[in-house]
Amino acid sequence: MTSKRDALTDRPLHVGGHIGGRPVPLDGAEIEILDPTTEKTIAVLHEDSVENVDRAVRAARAAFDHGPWRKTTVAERQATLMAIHDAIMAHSEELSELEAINTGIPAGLTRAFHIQRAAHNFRFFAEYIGQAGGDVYTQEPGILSQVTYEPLGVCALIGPWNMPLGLTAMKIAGALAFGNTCVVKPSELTPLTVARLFEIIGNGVLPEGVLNLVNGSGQVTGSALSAHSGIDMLSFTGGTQTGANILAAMAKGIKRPAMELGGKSANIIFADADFDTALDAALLSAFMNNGQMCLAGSRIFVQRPIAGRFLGAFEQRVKALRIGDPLVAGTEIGPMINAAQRDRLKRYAASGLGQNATLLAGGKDFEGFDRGFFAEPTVMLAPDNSLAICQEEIFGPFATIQIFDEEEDVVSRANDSVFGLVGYIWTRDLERALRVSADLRTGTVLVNTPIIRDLRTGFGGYKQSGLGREGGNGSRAMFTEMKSTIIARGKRSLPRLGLS
Ligand SMILES: NC(=O)C1=CN([C@@H]2O[C@H](COP(=O)(O)OP(=O)(O)OC[C@H]3O[C@@H](n4cnc5c(N)ncnc54)[C@H](O)[C@@H]3O)[C@@H](O)[C@H]2O)C=CC1
Ligand SMILES: O=C(O)/C=C/C=C(\O)C(=O)O
Repeated sequence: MTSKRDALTDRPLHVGGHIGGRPVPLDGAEIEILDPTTEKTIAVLHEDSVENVDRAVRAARAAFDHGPWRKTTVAERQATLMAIHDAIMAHSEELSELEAINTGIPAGLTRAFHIQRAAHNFRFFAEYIGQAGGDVYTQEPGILSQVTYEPLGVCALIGPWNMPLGLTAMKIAGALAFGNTCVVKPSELTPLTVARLFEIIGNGVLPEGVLNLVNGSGQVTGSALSAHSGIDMLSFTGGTQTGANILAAMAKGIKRPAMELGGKSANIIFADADFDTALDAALLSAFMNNGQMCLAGSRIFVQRPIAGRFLGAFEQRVKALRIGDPLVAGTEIGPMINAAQRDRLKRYAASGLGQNATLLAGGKDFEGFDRGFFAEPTVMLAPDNSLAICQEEIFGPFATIQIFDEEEDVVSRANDSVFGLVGYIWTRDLERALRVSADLRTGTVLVNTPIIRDLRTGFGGYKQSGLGREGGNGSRAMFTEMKSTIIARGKRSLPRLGLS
């Protein structure tokens, strides 16, 4: 136990919204925030009502329509984004610890990855807008077709619980960079770091109403936001079913959606791969972030000649993963976010056994502690791809392994999914890597590497993994209106289009 956690348990934080530059009075319905390691209350969330959501959207609307933000110079926006970057970095240790306590994700990872990424998102977009331009075309002398990317308006940004600050910051940084105003709603399970970010930024950095925060459940606060007629777009990261519900709500107002949803990514290991690196990376891809990652390589395919060796080694490595308190150095797997996610793992293990899969590791709660939502990292050998454990997103430390012989067969099994987020390929044969990459129906393909994000590239999914891309030009498409202005210069004869 560390003092930070003890302090929160003794005196839970009270968290609410932040509208028009001011904290919202803490009088909304109370939602208890649990520490998944201790199951104790560490915060009380005061839910923002439908009326508060309306106030937040109106504040963002007024700031967009009448405030200075969308007309600021690139240099001014860059300075603001960098001020937020610096504020996050100045508080990185505190934010890393808070994120680890709230999510159960090992502090080693929140420190090295989540919070660094949260800050880097702001630096990235500051640099991007310094480079990005519009487009100009000419058809004939004197006619200029100009394409510009204009701020879109009020952006509703709904974040997930598996990388709360890092992924929400990606949305905030992108929306602000292109001159928009925002209403942010974090997951009601993990609101602490985003709320802390609002405190850290304070009031001087952005004009009033540009960045607003509402907090609460998806049912009340989230659905009020997604159905609000005053938003211009909504960017969501989370589960596919929730994404579908939000899309249905947005359809009425024809609002622009950006959806980063679930995955069931194939990790294809050919027999000629660098075995040791592929093994290490398979472990990382499936179990990093407690396995709670949309891009997890949770569906492993191994080619037959190396299957026996891989199965033995992988099983051993998974059984050796250090499960524990996310604040203790060296912990590799912390608790699941809540009891429901922990129980999901057991249910899927039972479902796998019922469909003739073989349990290689895990499959039950971790019993090393009397408290906490701990589950054993689980691996099952699946006879084919039709099993529920190979088709459905489990979103936890749960990997399936299938054995394959032919390239054509593994590509077809990899694509046999309603999802299409990421594909991982391990081979020394470049020709094959490029061929398989071209055939995979996924938004991102990683060859001989676990996840590397280059924020200049777009990240997002085919099929039910989402709509739109985050990063670089993908974020620009998401957060701007593309305007075409056609300019004719000098006196010209008009085109004859059926009228004299
Ligand atoms: N990044 C990803 O791919 C993630 C996937 N998941 C998957 O989704 C499943 C369900 O997870 P949940 O905890 O329910 O999170 P979720 O991902 O479905 O919800 C995330 C956010 O959406 C909000 N929300 C929920 N219903 C809403 C609605 N009708 N309108 C507007 N906002 C709404 C929530 O308040 C939260 O801020 C998980 O079991 C997991 O499989 C969960 C988190 C992240
Ligand atoms: O950007 C990353 O590095 C990770 C992204 C992960 C998700 O979007 C997710 O798990 O939802």
